[in-house]
Amino acid sequence: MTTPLQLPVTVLTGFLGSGKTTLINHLLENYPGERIAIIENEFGAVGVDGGLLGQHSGIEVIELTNGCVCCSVRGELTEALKNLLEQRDAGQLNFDRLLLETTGLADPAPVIQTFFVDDILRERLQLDAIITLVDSEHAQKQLTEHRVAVSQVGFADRLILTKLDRIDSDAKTLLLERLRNINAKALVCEARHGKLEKAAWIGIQAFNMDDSFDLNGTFVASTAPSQAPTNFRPLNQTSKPLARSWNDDITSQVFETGEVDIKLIGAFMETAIEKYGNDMLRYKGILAIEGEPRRLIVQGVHKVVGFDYGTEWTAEESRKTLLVIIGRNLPVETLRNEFLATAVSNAVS
Ligand SMILES: Nc1nc2c(ncn2[C@@H]2O[C@H](COP(=O)(O)OP(=O)(O)OP(=O)(O)O)[C@@H](O)[C@H]2O)c(=O)[nH]1
Repeated sequence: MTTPLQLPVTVLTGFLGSGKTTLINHLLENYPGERIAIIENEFGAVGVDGGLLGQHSGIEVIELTNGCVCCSVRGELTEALKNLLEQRDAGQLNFDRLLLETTGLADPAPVIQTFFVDDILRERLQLDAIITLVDSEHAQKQLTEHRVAVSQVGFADRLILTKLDRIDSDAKTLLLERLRNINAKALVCEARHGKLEKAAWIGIQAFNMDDSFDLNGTFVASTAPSQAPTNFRPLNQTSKPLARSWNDDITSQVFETGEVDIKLIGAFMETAIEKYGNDMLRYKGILAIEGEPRRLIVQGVHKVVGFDYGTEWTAEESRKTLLVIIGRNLPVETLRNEFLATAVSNAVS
């Protein structure tokens, strides 16, 4: 949970030209009440139209221009974040959330780690979500040619498809299939020239320990259904089989069983994270622990992991354990067998 002292941070990523700036501009135009600090990392370019920003008194824009935020300016990012917090504490700046737009060439991993590694930042900031924009027109090519584009999709809590006006429905179906193969956990929504409700990507609390797993095996929006934007949908399987012509090194694995033993599942998670954490981009599980009325929720990024108890299982629910791991070249069958060995009841029907 975000404590009163913690500020939420949204990391916005997506390959070059995927529409990040367009989306931010739409946010600023349509939600003028937002008090938001934007950190831009644009290889020296001014990403957001200065004239437009000038009209929004609640906006602070900090530009990191000495290179890519994921490598050379990582220290600069930490400093910029601390500076912002100091200025806010001193009453010089007034904002209640942060938005970090990474350059289209950035791998999100080191950026995300910044928020967990530094003690002050960990205490004062709460990562809200990683939002990845996908340029529907060019994504297939970018995913094939640029490893970083696959990584950006793999880390995402939300995928926002842009430029859908540029492709037909068959191409969209194929793209959704490929995205699902990489990241079955992320919800997908669509932005038309940046138009998207704020609730679809701001304040979604993806790093909170909630139980936003659909027990039918798909992920659902963490927002309550009544508040959820209408264009949310999980990446469902398409009805007809599609010829896969890609070979992405990052894929999603879904492991499922019935009740598990607390010690065995704990040891399994610990070993898996220790051995393969560097290749586990994101993972999330809802665990049904034998003898425990509540769900145990686990989620993490690489070797940063959190466990917490969620809501109780109701009498009507079947106690299922579900774990999704998005990773790079993982020994899937070994992990699956080790996971299944933690079960005390048979796999769910
Ligand atoms: N056809 C179409 N064009 C779009 C859409 N969304 C954004 N664009 C255009 O795509 C181009 C790139 O958009 P930007 O918002 O600058 O993309 P970016 O991700 O900030 O780009 P970089 O900063 O270079 O990584 C611009 O010309 C936008 O007008 C869309 O939904 N449809």
